[in-house]
Amino acid sequence: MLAFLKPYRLLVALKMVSTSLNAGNDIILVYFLNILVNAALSENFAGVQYAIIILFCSVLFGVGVNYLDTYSSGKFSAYVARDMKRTYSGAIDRLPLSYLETKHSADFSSRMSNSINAMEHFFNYELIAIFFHSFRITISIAVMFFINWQLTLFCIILLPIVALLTNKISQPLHQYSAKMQQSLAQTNKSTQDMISGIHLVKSYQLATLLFRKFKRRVHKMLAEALFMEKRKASIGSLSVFVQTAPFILFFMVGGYLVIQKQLALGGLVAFAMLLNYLLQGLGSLPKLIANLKVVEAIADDLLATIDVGLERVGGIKPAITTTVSAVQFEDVTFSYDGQTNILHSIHFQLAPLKKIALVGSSGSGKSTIFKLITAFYEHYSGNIKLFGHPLNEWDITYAREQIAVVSQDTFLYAGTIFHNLICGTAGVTLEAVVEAARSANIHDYIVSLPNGYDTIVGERGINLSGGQKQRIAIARAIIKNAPLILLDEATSALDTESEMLVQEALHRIMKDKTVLVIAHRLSTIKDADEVLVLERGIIVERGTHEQLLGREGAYKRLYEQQLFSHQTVTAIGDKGA
Ligand SMILES: Nc1ncnc2c1ncn2[C@@H]1O[C@H](COP(=O)(O)OP(=O)(O)OP(=O)(O)O)[C@@H](O)[C@H]1O
Repeated sequence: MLAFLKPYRLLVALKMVSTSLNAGNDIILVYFLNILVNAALSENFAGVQYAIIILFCSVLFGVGVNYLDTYSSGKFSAYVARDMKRTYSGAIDRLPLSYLETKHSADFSSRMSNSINAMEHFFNYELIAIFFHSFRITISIAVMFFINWQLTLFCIILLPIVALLTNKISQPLHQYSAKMQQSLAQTNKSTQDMISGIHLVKSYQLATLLFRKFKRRVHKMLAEALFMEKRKASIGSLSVFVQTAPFILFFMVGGYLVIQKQLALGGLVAFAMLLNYLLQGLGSLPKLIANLKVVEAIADDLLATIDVGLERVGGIKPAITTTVSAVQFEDVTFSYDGQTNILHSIHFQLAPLKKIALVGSSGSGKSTIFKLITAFYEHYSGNIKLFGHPLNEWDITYAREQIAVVSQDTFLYAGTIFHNLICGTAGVTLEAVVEAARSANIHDYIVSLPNGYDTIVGERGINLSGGQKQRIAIARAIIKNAPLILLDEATSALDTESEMLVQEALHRIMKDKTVLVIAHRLSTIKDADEVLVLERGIIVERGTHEQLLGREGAYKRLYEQQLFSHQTVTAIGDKGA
């Protein structure tokens, strides 16, 4: 947490100085009140005047210092919160896919808002308050000693007992706060699942089931929150005891000393105010320290979610040439879990401007090959080369810039169609976007919408059809204009017209490009320069479409199956028409 404060040390220093001045000013106020009372009692009017002027100046000074005090902490805590959010989201971007695939998105989103807000609140209102009270307690005790050491000793006899009790009672909060953060993340997960899967929820009437799960989680959270509140209430009661009990004893002993003329009345008044500061501090410090423990737990929990090996940074950024293979797999074997091999000794070479089609049954490892080329997983054996250089020597971001991926699952983020099309590519003009949309057969649809390219699409592009989303993805890849295209053709059944539009768009994007395609469409397979047939992670056959059809092997079986299902789909489509 302190590392985040470091860049704002000047503001923190300003806060400490203004806080110290504030605390010092409180003591000055008390000291001159003491002078005022004693001067009034001895009818020393010059003394009274002098004390009143000083008290007035002290109040004015307090106003200015208070402004600085509030502003400085408000400013640095807002900056710290911003930096934490940046660091956290930046770390999420660099977390390896192997880790992210095991997490729920709410694991991150709830921490990003709730945890960081709690920390911002702590930095703004509580961190320096710990310093303020400690500082004011110290000077109060010093001045109290100065006024009357016997009475001071008597007053602070309770301090160690209070400190011990406080520490004991605030211990379990740390552990319960971490638990609460986890429950909160679980509850957010339920809500997020329900909303992002709303189609499924409605069509399978999952609402009751999910709501029951949600209720259980909320109930658990309530129990944990109540427990925390009970603990906090105990600490609060202890604070009340700390603040009131010593006063009674103090006035008994102080009154006696005044009667015995060992203490002036002004001294007793000043003493009472200093004792009040002392008790205020002792009342607040346990809560503040308890909150420090809570925030420590929140910070631990926040950092634990990103405290895994991040993706490497740095590496080579070679110039892209068309004289070397775009992709080369040399004896690549890969396992997700380090136990079961998903790919076995994969060997192939994708020459510039050629097309390789990957075919194979579901789960045979086609998408895994894409994940390796995009450097999502790097713990494989063998060698993968991208444009002639070992992939594990590349700068990962730069490598990904050379690849346009068109996947089955087109994610559309909340924003305009235009922004979804450019998808972060810098310096793209509207003309270029329109041209890409035309090539991807989606332009006519976009301009038919009331707001055209400025139409807002939902969080997951909920208002576009599957075929339209695919064409948006194709247009994105055209705009990215990367030298290598990884294309995962969708298997979802599209209607005949949509299928035709998508196919046309695919053919256009594949022309004059180096493409590795997970192929489901017969036309794509026929046009490929080489077809690789995968079975359980092994390339069992390779060759052109004609060569493979000439063999009575796995490809012919797959092809016939696909031909049959294609004919059936077409026949159904024709009948429907
Ligand atoms: N993140 C993962 N962790 C562990 N196993 C995985 C992971 N992703 C995929 N697998 C497994 O790896 C195997 C290959 O999956 P992959 O997605 O590459 O197959 P595919 O040929 O692309 O299938 P499909 O055509 O259905 O998309 C499957 O057995 C799958 O269960």
